[in-house]
Amino acid sequence: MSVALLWVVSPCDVSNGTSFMESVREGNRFFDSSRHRNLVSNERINRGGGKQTNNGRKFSVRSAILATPSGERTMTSEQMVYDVVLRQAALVKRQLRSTNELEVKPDIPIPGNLGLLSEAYDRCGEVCAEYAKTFNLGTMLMTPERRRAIWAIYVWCRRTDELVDGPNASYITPAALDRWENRLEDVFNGRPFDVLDGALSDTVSNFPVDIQPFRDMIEGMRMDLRKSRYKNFDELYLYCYYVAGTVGLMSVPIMGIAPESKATTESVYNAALALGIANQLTNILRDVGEDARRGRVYLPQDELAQAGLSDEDIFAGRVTDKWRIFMKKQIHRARKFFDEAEKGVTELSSASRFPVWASLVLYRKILDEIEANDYNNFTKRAYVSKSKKLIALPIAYAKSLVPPTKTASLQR
Ligand SMILES: CC(C)=CCC/C(C)=C/CC/C(C)=C/CC/C(C)=C/COP(=O)(O)OP(=O)(O)O
Repeated sequence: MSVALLWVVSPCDVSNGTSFMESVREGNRFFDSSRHRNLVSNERINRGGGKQTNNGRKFSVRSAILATPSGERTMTSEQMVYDVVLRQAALVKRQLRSTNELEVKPDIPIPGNLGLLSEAYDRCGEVCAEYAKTFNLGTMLMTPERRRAIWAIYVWCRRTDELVDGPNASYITPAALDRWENRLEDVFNGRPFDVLDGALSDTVSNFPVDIQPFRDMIEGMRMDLRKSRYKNFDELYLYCYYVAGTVGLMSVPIMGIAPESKATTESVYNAALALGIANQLTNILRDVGEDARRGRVYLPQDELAQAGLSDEDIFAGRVTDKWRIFMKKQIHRARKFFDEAEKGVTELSSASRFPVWASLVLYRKILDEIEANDYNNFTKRAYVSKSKKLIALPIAYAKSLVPPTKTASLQR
């Protein structure tokens, strides 16, 4: 399964290679579009330098929602993740409500020049245009600043995903992910490593974006390296948060909440988180067969057992009544998360609503297609046809015209 976003990015060197500043001197080599696809050298990442860690492991920065030092977990994954949501919301509350005039943090010194920065954003835009077509089309309605920022974030997510899901994924190690995380810290500290990082550095200096969801996404990649089974939904939920819920949390500060919205900031973040979870659950249900062929089962083991199913049934790919019943329950759960997400889209700033509605409506339809395939997600890939997409887009546009709630009804 692709863990988050299937964007393919231009080459980047995550090791001690060329820095942003050096790339400036070298005349933009990162923008060579002929080297567009799959050129992230994970091998170099594995061998590269990066900041030194204790025996290759870094203890200083870890997910804020992992276990306590004693290793005990007293909360469910959902409670822990919601804690992140609350902290995010508290952090940015004031800035988000400022209407068109986004409060901009003081400029941090980014190496390079403005022309290069603009090229960096253009490059991010090209990647989005190529690999996230519908969403990218929707972002055209956003202000140029917001659009560029969304591009920069999605390109970072794509590059992160590429580390464990790309052609060189078999070379990736936890130490390489540690180096990628060090590099992330540098991006947030205004020390970008290459031009694409430069775009993200600029974005996080202009919008109230917190680093935690980015760190958590890397944590999701670590989880994917060490785990191929999920005991229960609680474990699966945490994984979905790491690899997709985080994208929702990263996006809200850019998309902005409508100034006239009476919804609480937390509730909008909660909806964004729910959309990431819903998308990931849908992705998982669509890709059951594909994942099984890679020896992976992203389904709650206890629920499989309750349904009288085991990994063997999945590897055999038999569509039985037991499987249909199990799938109905999983689809129902994914739809609940979409329902939760829908409550929040209307609260986003007006120009941000369409791309979100469009992607939500289209992704949600994959669940209908799994049903239409009689739950055969082993050998049939559920997809939404072009004609169905064309019908869905005006619906998404109409939904995006609905104004935010005028009452404080959207509370968790
Ligand atoms: C709802 C509110 C208030 C805000 C919206 C906040 C956003 C943008 C949430 C979306 C989060 C998101 C895009 C998560 C990624 C989820 C995911 C599983 C993407 C799948 O990406 P690919 O792997 O490229 O999919 P395909 O395999 O279908 O191409």
